[in-house]
Parts: sequence; C-alpha cells; structure tokens
Amino acid sequence: MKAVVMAKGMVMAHRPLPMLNSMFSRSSVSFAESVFFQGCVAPLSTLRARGVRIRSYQGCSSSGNGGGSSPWTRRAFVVSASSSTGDEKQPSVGFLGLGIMGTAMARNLIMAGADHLYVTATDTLRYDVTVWNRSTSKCDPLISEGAKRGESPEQTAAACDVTFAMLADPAGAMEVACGPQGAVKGLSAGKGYVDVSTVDDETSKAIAEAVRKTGAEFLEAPVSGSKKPAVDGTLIFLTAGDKPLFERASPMLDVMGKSKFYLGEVGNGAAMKLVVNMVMGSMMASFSEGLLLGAKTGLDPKTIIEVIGQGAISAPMFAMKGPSMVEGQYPTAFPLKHQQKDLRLAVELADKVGQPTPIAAAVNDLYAQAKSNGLGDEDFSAIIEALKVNVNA
Ligand SMILES: NC(=O)C1=CN([C@@H]2O[C@H](COP(=O)(O)OP(=O)(O)OC[C@H]3O[C@@H](n4cnc5c(N)ncnc54)[C@H](OP(=O)(O)O)[C@@H]3O)[C@@H](O)[C@H]2O)C=CC1
Ligand SMILES: O=CCCC(=O)O
Repeated sequence: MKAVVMAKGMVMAHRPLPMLNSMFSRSSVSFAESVFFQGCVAPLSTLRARGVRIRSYQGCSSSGNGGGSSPWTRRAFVVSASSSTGDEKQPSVGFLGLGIMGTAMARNLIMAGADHLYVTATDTLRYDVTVWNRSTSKCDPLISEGAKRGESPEQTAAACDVTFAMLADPAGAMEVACGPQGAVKGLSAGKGYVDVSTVDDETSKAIAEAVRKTGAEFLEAPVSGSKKPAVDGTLIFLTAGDKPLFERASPMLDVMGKSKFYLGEVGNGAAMKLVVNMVMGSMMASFSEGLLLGAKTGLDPKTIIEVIGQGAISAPMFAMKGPSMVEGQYPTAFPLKHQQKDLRLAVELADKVGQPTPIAAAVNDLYAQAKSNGLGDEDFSAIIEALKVNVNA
C-alpha cells in the first residue's frame, strides 16, 4: 500500500527515506506541525499511529526549496507504506493516453488518498495505477510519481481492474481499444473499460460492443472542463453505458472530477459532449468577431471584455481566455484541432438526426481553415487569428 501525503498539484521529486525521517525527528519538527495544521501533510508520527509502516517515499516541493522561513515549508511527500494488517486489495487502475488531459487525470488517480489520510491508514493511496502512452516518454514523470509502466494497452488492461482511455479522436480511441495490441485483448469478465475521450456515438458504440464481447463492462465518460479542471480534479463526467461499472468507477471519477451525469445508453454521453463543445466553439468564434469588430471601431478590447463580463452573456471562458487573446497569446489548454474535430462530429451527428446546425457548420469551416493554416496545436482561442486573416484578405 502507498500513502500520498501531499497537497494536490505539487511538483514531484525523489528524496531518500533517511532524509524524510531526519526531517521529522530533528529541529524541523516545527515543519511537520505547521504543515500538518495547514492540512497539507501528516507527520510520520501520525501515519505510524494509524498503523502505516513507512517503506520509502518520494518528496516533492511546490516552489524550489520551499520559499518560506523553514526550508521545508510547502514541501510534501508521497510515501510508499504498508498498513499494519497489509491484507487490503488496492484497486488497480490503468490509464491509456497521457496527453494534456490524460496526464493530469492519471496524476490525480496516483495522488488519490491524500484527502483521506486523516481517516484511516487503509484509506491511504487507494489506487495502484498503471500508465501507457504511444510516445512512451510521456509515461516517465508519472512513473517517477508512483505509477507502473504499461507495456501496451492490452497488457495494461489485463493487469488492471478498471482501465481509462483518453485519446485524441475516434481513430486513436479505436486503435487503442481494438487495434493489434488493443485493450480489448486484455479484457475479460470482471474488468471495466472507461473511455473518456471525445468521440462520436458510433465509435463509442463500436468500442462498447468489442469490450462487452470479452465479458467486461463499458462506460463512455467524456469530460467537460479543460486542462486546469483536469489538474484541479474538477472535471464534469458525461457518462453512459454499464451502470454497475459507473458505480464501481464512481470513486475514481470523483477523484478526477467535481460532478458526473449518468445518461443511460452508450452514445448519450458522446452526444452530450458534442452538443456542449459545438456551443463552445461557436461562442469562441463569436467572441473573437466581437473583439475584432470592436477594435476596428476604436474600442479598447479590454473594456469590451469587462462589459461582456458584467452582463447576461458573461462566461468564465471569455474572462479566462480574453486577456491573452488580446495579447495574441494562445497557451494551449484545448488544442484547436480537437475543437474542430468536435465541431465536425457535431455537424455529422446533426446531419444523421436531421437537425439543421448552420451556425456550427460555418464555424466548423472556420476552424478547419485555421487548422490548415497551422493553428491546430494552438489553443482553440487562436481562432481569432483566422478572423484577422479573413478580414485582411
Ligand atoms: N484539452 C482539453 O481541454 C480537453 C480535451 N478533451 C478531449 O480529450 C481527448 C484528449 O485531449 P488532449 O489530452 O487535449 O489531447 P492531446 O493531443 O494532448 O493528447 C492526445 C493523446 O492521444 C494519443 N493518441 C492520438 N492518436 C493515437 C493513436 N492512433 N494511438 C495511440 N494514441 C494516440 C496521443 O499519444 P501521443 O502522445 O503518442 O501523441 C496522446 O496521448 C480528446 O478527445 C479531446 O477532444 C476533452 C475535454 C477537454
Ligand atoms: O473538450 C474540451 C472542453 C474544454 C472546456 O470545457 O473548457
């Protein structure tokens, strides 16, 4: 069993156990007390009093050497430990796809248990996490933070009770689930596969069918919320599929998110996600047009953002992205290429069910053009650049 003893979001680094022990036994006991009272880190004595045997640990620091009056201020630790009984089975969790979202989500699973440290020793780190990514180097930071390395999606799914997948698009999700070394090959009765990628309903249904043929259960669970909510563990899960898996995976979803919706049949989660992102893509394009039109008429874009922020159309997205858009900066949280993929999938879904979506269709064309102009890896707020090009053309 491992115990996580840290505040969420801190940067990890290795430290030897003797150093940890000496930190808590010498004059820096004040560190242990002060951090404990801030609710960040439990002193080792507290862990031991709760029956946890310390084996080894990794230290971490949020800001260089701590930056406070004590060199240990704002430091925290991940401790590999065993309980005095040692007979609990840790649920094993696989995570396939360590991009912007997957890395942050898997990290929260690795860190799970920090909030429970004060409850019982057996509540310390609840998950034994195995990670896999196509570009293997993306696994390294999480391995150093306590995860195991998966050799392939197949091997990861075979080794884990529940496996999550967070892939770029339908093709990636299919490849990882059903490809030659796909997760489906490692699944069997009793296991679960949770696809949190944003895909269309047909892809999700095809993966569900392949998963269920193995006897395993399937849940689609695309997320609303971007990089920061993924880091903060405040995503919104839009789930559908096998209810028993929803229930089994709920504690894991709660580690990564702030809320979850269960929407019934597979396909409903995908549809809900596409509806939300269709609206979001149009909002961002419209906001961009407003900023550029205002600027052309001589208005200060910062004042436009302030006025919008106080009225009925205020949105956290405008307040968050607007100031950097005005500066021509687009730090990537949600890549533009993925926003275009979601618009394309939403328009295809609308076609399939016979619902006109002329606004989304036009906005999709705009994002597609921005992507072919080299903006695909920028944040989707870079759509404003495509409008600058159009206006000048
Ligand atoms: N970023 C965001 O704000 C949000 C994104 N989403 C959705 O989540 C998903 C992931 O997004 P994000 O993390 O931003 O994307 P990234 O582009 O950062 O990561 C994509 C991941 O997919 C992997 N991948 C792509 N194609 C394949 C393939 N054929 N086989 C194996 N692996 C593949 C990549 O592997 P490799 O590293 O090897 O390239 C990488 O791990 C997307 O569906 C996106 O629409 C949902 C909510 C918010
Ligand atoms: O799919 C990406 C969603 C981004 C967000 O909800 O902010």
